[in-house]
Amino acid sequence: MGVIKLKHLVKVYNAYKGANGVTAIDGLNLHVGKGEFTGIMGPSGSGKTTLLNLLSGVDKATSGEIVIDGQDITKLSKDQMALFRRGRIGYIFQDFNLLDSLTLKENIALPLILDKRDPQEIEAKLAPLMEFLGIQDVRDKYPYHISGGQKQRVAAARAIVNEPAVVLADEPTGNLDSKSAHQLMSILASLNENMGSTILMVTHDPFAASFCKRILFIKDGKAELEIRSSGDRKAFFDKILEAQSVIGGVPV
Ligand SMILES: Nc1ncnc2c1ncn2[C@@H]1O[C@H](COP(=O)(O)OP(=O)(O)OP(=O)(O)O)[C@@H](O)[C@H]1O
Repeated sequence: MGVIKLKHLVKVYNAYKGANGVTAIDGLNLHVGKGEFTGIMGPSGSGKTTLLNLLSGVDKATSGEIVIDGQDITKLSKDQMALFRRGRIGYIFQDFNLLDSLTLKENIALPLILDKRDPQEIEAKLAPLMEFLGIQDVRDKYPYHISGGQKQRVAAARAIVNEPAVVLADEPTGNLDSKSAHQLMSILASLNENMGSTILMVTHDPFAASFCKRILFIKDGKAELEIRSSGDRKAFFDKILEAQSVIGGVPV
């Protein structure tokens, strides 16, 4: 079964009272299966942010279906969507979005604390995850004590701690140096490979994208081209650059 299914998704901004709006997503169809690691790329203004906002229910689609984990989220009320988001979707943002007043451990545990899970169960979940992500030693520090790379690993842990149906990552390497970007992408690839996490990542960065198993390029809100990795990351990187030169995906 698909974890994400988009059926003829359309988003038009400011289309009211007969005025012609801006069509940001234009009849997009997409199927993301369980355990896939999919990248979304495309030129500036192609609709990537809009797509993430629709998937996370931050914004409403004009028409079409967005089915996540069997639920058409376009049919949910605001409150239902908030609950669904908390339980079924994990996020990794470009600017980390950690809470400065909480320790790193508390930041990671937040989704479980909000769910009123048993403290022992929380500890049992957190320990192996922090070990896996190499952040066990900094668990009692606060976000302002650690590097950007460590912050993003904490954010990755928070995104997957309650085993969401899908992790949405929005330019996760955008604020990282190249070494931290490499570490983070290796971790995301490993979460995908070893823990079966389904990841959908928007990125401008061909290096980050080369860790995905497939990339969908969008342009003017439409699916333009899809490429798949053979498993050879360097060859996929070259393929991505080639696709970008055809489509024009270089950031402006
Ligand atoms: N709130 C809004 N109101 C009106 N038009 C919008 C709004 N948000 C985005 N748009 C328009 O929708 C189109 C898609 O924008 P979007 O931000 O989704 O592109 P993007 O691919 O994320 O771009 P970038 O790579 O620069 O972040 C653009 O033409 C943009 O100007």
